[in-house]
Amino acid sequence: MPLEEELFPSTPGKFKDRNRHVHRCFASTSTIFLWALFLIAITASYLCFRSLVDGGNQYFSKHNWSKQIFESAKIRRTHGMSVLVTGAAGFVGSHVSIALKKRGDGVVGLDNFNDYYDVSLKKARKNLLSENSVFIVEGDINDMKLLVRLFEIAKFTHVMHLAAQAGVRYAMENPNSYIHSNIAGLVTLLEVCKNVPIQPAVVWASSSSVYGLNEKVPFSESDRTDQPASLYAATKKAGEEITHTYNHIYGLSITGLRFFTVYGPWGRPDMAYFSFTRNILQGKPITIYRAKNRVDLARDFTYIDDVVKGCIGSLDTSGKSTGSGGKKRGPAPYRIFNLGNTSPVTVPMMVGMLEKNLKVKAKKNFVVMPGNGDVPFTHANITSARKAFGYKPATDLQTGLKKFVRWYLSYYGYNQGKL
Ligand SMILES: O=C(O)[C@H]1O[C@H](OP(=O)(O)OP(=O)(O)OC[C@H]2O[C@@H](n3ccc(=O)[nH]c3=O)[C@H](O)[C@@H]2O)[C@H](O)[C@@H](O)[C@@H]1O
Repeated sequence: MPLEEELFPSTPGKFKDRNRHVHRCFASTSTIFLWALFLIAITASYLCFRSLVDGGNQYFSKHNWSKQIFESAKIRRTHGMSVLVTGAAGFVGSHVSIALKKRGDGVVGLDNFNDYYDVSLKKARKNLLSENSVFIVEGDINDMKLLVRLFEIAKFTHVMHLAAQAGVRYAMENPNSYIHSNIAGLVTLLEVCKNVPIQPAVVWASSSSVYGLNEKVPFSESDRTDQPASLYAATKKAGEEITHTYNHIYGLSITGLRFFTVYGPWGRPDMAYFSFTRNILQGKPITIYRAKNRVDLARDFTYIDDVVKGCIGSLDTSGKSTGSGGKKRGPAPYRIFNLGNTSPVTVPMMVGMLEKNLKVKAKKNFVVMPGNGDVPFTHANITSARKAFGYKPATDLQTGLKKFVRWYLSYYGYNQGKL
């Protein structure tokens, strides 16, 4: 075949075929190229869109988070206060937060929602707070950055510090959790409080357990507190000393409250009155500790509403911190108060009251009190708190437990026949 015929075939078909082949070849390369371009463009715009959306969400959620804190901290009454409540999803913290909010104070909660006891109860308290327009930040008192941010958003006038590792006997199981919350966390919080330009007044939860092996009754604030019987008590006592140094060096106004076995609705499931109720209703036995000589243990059980009044009275009379930005400008108040009921009741008597309210007999096992940090009795002298802010407990154990049982049955659905 002549060359030109080979190059330029006479028949259109041949030529056409070859042309089509070349064309098809060209077409498929350009199509692949176009498709690749298209895919790259799609991927790039998707990634761009995602980053915009994510960035936007972060911006909006951060913005919204700050806004919620700002709103929750707003004071809505004359001469009101703006309070950071740590441990706000806890028993005392949730009650105090609601009471402050109801009278028009600004309240922001902080809680790490740890699993020391049923987290769903803490979440339920959080919902209750949310219904009362109190916003809770989920975070730890050891998180200094977070605390600094909270103080930037809201100019807290007071800190009600209730976040802690509670429980006397659990300290033998998990000692470090007490150091983490009750010592390290406390110091982190105080560091932030002393550094801010306008220092807040700090009211915080100590414990009747600091009286330890003290035998002088009733317990007065001036009694010895250098014989703790548990690591829990030792960390609370350490807290009293630590807060004293912050008062002395930096001019922080400090009030420590020694709570005496606080009980009531929305209480702590790890405490005896609560776990006994659960066991009695489930037909399970309860263990009642006794001293060696068969002497019953006794507690100055204090109802939650009385303790809330004590907390608020303390906040109202706390006096101002004097320092600013870490520098002391003058002396500031340092106070410690017992918040008890002044009428101790033995544990078997407390169980009897539960049986009456639950209309179920408990299966009781009496055992000699193991050496687990317990003290035989507590009894508060409340003269100081009465003088300082008119503290006057008004609920006896019988009445208080009745209210607790009513709450328990309703919360756990016993009223609807659910077990
Ligand atoms: O007053 C306080 O400062 C302390 O009060 C309570 O500590 P506690 O008085 O030991 O309260 P529960 O754990 O409810 O015990 C009450 C009584 O019941 C007794 N108990 C406890 C548990 C048990 O299974 N059996 C029993 O007989 C205890 O020995 C004690 O005498 C809280 O748990 C602490 O966080 C708080 O700091």
